[in-house]
Amino acid sequence: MSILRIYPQQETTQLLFTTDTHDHIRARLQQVGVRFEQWHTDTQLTPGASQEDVIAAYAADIDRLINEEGYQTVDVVSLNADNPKKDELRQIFLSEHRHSEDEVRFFVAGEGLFSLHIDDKVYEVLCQQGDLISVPANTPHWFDMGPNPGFIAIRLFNNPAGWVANYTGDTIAERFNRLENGS
Ligand SMILES: CSCCC(=O)/C(O)=C/O
Ligand SMILES: [Fe+2]
Ligand code: NI
Repeated sequence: MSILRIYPQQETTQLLFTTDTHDHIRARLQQVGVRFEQWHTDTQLTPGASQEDVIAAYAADIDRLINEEGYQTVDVVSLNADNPKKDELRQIFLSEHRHSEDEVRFFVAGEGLFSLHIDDKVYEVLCQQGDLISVPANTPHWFDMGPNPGFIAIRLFNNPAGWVANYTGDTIAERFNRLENGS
């Protein structure tokens, strides 16, 4: 179940707002320029499906977003708990950073916790299978896949070089929630 929690940027003792209703999450995130949608497919993807098959299964929504926003490249990232580099990969996303382009991620399977530092608040968005989130360029944010990651995500980029993070150096992420998915 997707969840939105909003806190003051200082701490998590005061929960300003929370909802687990897609429509309410979408409406609240839209107020701060973040796109949140649910995508569907009639294709039955098999475990281990190729990147091409995964992208083809969601071609209609991918093409719609490319037409609307002009993204140049699409890829698929898949991470699971038996990845020997899972701790190293987790850390890459766990510090507050920005991208010079939108961060557009669709969860084909599994889940991930995005934390968006917008104005004087932090928006924690637990995205799950079927959720699309698009964070505007230069929005400070971090992402937690948890100690036992399990997700397949389609990523859309403007920059053909793909993923580039500009870390802010702020330790704010240490004050907020993590994705608790195991030991
Ligand atoms: C869900 S894809 C991995 C997360 C990512 O690409 C990113 O930039 C998180 O901030
Ligand atoms: Fe990011
Ligand atoms: Ni949900």
